[in-house]
Amino acid sequence: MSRHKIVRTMNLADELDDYDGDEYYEDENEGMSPADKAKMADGLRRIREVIGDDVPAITNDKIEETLWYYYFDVERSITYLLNSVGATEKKKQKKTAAADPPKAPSQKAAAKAKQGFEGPSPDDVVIAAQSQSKGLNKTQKTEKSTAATTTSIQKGIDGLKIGEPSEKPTPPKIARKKIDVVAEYEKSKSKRKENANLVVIGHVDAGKSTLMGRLLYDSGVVDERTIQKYKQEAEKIGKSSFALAWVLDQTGEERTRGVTIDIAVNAFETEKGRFTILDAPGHRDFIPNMIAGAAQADFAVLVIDSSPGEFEAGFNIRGQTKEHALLVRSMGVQRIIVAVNKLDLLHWDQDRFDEIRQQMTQFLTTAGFQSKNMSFIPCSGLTGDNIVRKPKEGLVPWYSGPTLIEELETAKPVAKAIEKALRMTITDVYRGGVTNPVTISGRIEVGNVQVGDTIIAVPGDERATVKGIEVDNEAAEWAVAGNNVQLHLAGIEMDHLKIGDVVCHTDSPLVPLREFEAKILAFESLTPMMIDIHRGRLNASGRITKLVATLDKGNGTITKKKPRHIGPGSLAMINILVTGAPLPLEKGSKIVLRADGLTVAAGVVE
Ligand SMILES: Nc1nc2c(ncn2[C@@H]2O[C@H](COP(=O)(O)OP(=O)(O)OP(=O)(O)O)[C@@H](O)[C@H]2O)c(=O)[nH]1
Repeated sequence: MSRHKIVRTMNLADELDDYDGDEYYEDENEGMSPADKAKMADGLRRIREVIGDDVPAITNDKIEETLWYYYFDVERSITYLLNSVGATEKKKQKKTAAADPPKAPSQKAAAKAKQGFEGPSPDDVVIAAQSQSKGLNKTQKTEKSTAATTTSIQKGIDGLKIGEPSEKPTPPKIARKKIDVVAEYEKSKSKRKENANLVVIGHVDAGKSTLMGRLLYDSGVVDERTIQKYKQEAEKIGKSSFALAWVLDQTGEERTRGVTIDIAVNAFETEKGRFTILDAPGHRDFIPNMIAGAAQADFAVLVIDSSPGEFEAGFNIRGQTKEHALLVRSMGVQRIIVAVNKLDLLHWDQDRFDEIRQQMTQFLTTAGFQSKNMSFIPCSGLTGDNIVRKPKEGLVPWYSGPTLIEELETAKPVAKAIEKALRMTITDVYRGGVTNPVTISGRIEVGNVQVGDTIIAVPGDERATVKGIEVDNEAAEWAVAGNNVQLHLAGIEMDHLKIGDVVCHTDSPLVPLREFEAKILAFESLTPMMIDIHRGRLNASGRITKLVATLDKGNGTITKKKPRHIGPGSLAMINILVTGAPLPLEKGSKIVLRADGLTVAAGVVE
């Protein structure tokens, strides 16, 4: 879902100030492609027709710079040029800096207002460290002279010029000093709070969205007024109990149907950590979306409706409690926190809590979770007891353990391979305004990226230049595995980027596989059969061509070679042929296999 498109209208002067200094720019005289040259000449002619030749401040160079900046949009260029003349006049009087395109409100201020946090956010520390590699701080920026800014713009525009025509359009080059990202990251590490992604899973209507809405509300991310507004709106359509869930379920369809469809992403932080919530849909029609969430998660919160019959419904063969838990485990999630929810409906019945804990422990153990990585929290998302605040006094006399939020704080994110080849699955693609025509977002799974890098999004083969990076909505020079980022790209059209594509550096691209072996956990009986292979949100048709062996769940050794079938719950090695469009898969990619609307297996490419 694209609700987190907090898009920044970048300010060119600010952007280029960051790159100030000769050391960052080379190749000033790179040429444009013939097509761009033609657009430039046409734009120049049309602008001259409108504003004439007698405005000394508007030189041909200035017009060309502006056209380049606005991607040859004549109308916007004219508006900017005319405004800049007016502004220069005013600024001459004030003796301040020259006019630039209008500034967007500070991203930081917007983010703060949205989150309701006061004072520097913990992430500011790492972002400050990331920004330091630019060698400039904000105060320095504002003190820069007009001349410096103009030179900087000139250099920046030159730096963004397209090179000589080749078979594929060459993306713009941003020539700059390479940063040693691993070293910078190591330096900033001790000052930062780690971000952990948690996926919220569970049977439909278990109360996942309500519980997370409660978490965001009670931790101050969502304010009272917003909740009141949701309550009134929810009452209008006869769904008053869904008000808290609406903090996460934001599309019209989600609200009227009362179900989560896409993964909602929200962030909150405590004194000890920063968390990004991926609220996955419980409904089985939306399992592929849930898979995409699980693939990015550090740990899972499994929400269980404890009310009579409901826990059992979620736990049966068609229920999502089991399916989700198996899925997240086979996607590599090791830590699971079970929120035994809706206990308010049962007067906080300890026997029911114990019964659910006992059955779930047994099941989660067979699913491959170690007991030290499981925990059970009695709670009610609706009343808020034991989510952020302790239960009201005397309400749950038999429980003295942590609240849900305290338990989350003990769950550490998994260590990431930041020095390896870049891999980031795109979760969103959108236009970010004139200055950021194409922006993609996602979580860096492996490796690192910095401004100026050339990337491709596999299975596509179009190249693009990373023109700007935002980590958790703050501008940064670099980002590493584990960061949730937005990459502003130059030199690529939106339709060459798809949700689910894998972003790689051009020198270490992922080569899509046609046939491969995978180590999988079977949820249903498997034979050589037709399947759909899911990698995040991408999927392709395929076939299990060979059952290679069944494996011991404890130590992974072969228990039987060439079995005739693989039973539910077995760990196995199988051979798969992709018959549909190639999928961006490589060793270590997480996949899910589905057949006839059921998830039949999940695992990892070997
Ligand atoms: N009594 C009670 N009701 C709850 C609690 N949590 C959720 N509910 C209700 O259960 C219903 C479903 O809640 P949701 O939060 O939408 O459930 P969900 O798991 O997110 O649903 P999907 O996203 O469709 O899978 C709503 O009517 C909620 O008000 C709780 O702790 N106690």
